[in-house]
Amino acid sequence: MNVGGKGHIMIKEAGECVPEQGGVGCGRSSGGRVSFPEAAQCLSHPPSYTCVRASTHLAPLEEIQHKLEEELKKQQMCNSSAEEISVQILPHPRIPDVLLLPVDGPRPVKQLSSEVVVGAQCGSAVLRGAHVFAPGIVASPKYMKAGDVVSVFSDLEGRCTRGATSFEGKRVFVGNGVAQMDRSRIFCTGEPPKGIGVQMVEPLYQSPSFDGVLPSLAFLQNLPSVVVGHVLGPRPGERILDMCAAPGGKTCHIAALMEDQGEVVALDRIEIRSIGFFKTPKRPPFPPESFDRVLLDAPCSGLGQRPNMGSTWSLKEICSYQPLQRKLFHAAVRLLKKGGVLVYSTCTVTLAENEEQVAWTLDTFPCLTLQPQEPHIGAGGMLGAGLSPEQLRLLQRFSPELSWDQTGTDRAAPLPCRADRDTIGFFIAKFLKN
Ligand SMILES: C[S@@+](CC[C@H](N)C(=O)[O-])C[C@H]1O[C@@H](n2cnc3c(N)ncnc32)[C@H](O)[C@@H]1O
Repeated sequence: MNVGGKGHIMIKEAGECVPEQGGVGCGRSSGGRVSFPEAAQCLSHPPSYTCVRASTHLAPLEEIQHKLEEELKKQQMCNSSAEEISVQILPHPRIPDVLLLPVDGPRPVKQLSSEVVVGAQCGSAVLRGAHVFAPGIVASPKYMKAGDVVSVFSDLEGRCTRGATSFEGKRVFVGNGVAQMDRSRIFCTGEPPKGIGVQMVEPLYQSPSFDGVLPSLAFLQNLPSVVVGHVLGPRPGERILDMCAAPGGKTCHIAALMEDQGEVVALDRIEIRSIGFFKTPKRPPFPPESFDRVLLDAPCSGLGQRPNMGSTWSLKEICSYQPLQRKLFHAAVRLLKKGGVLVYSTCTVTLAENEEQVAWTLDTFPCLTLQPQEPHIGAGGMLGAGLSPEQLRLLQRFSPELSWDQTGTDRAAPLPCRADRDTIGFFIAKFLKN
């Protein structure tokens, strides 16, 4: 899919990518051609592993790996009658603070007659290992009681009426679970419900739940998002601006990489709840050239998110991001010191929000030049925005659809080999201000 900059979406064969640089050498295909249905199918599945960022500034990776194994074994022992419990956790071969855990699925799970319907966002979280939190539930059986075993469905188009007792619209089965509260507590108290509504016991995709597991040592984060922190390369003592920071995953990573020395100014349009301790008394406007590094993890159409089982967004909404991103670029460049680094990233797949933005930026701000990225584990940029092959090679695009294997054979490849290609769709560009 190629969303062009002139306000139109073209659904066509995905663009060709410049071959990857410095991958792990596991035979990644690049420059392949993928049809739109194939790309959509790939994005509708979750990645085949869970990525955890470890707080290696607080403890060595091996120690965190070991603690995580112990915690997850305890969790499994509570949920399973099996005698042999094994938890596989592998360090990423090139990224020093990343642990990878395989996801088992899709598994053959039998659907039940009692059905709970959840919103699409909640359904996607369940496919990535979460339980169903009560606010995500939109429909449940009329007489559902805590302890009932139910099948959970994701309402793909957001059409189910809240409080309904059944739903026949477009929906996808995500697994079976046990209701943790009566229907009346979810819909009839007048207060928004809190806590786990359905504990998943037979999810379609089995991966450990990280709810409350090693909260200061292990963070769920998509692999390309961890790469962003390293590409930005913050150093202790520097002053960093994270312009679009909520909910705060990358801000926390930046602070960890700085060993909590220096200053991270985290801003967002909305409140940043998870990182209150980085709140700074200093508020915008900031004087020009006041930051050593700026991260612009931009608001975007988010079409690279996985699993993404269908977007209800209009073309107008998707096209609204390019102008907003450009406004944010103006502010970023103004606030960056000379000699400073600007990293731009999105979790979308469109040319308009990625390579076209880079071409526009290089034209608009002659003081910026593209820089090599470290680590560079994705592919290069996509053709079509007028960038040269050298420029495309400096970009980093994660395109899971290019190596999507319908048959699932690829899931049998060793995890560290497939981890770099079985990611969400993502894009990173790094600039230096001269
Ligand atoms: C991709 S998300 C950021 C994710 C975040 N960096 C992280 O890693 O947790 C984009 C963010 O941009 C914010 N946003 C949207 N418009 C904005 C604006 N005009 N100024 C600042 N932030 C904005 C959204 O609220 C959203 O939190």
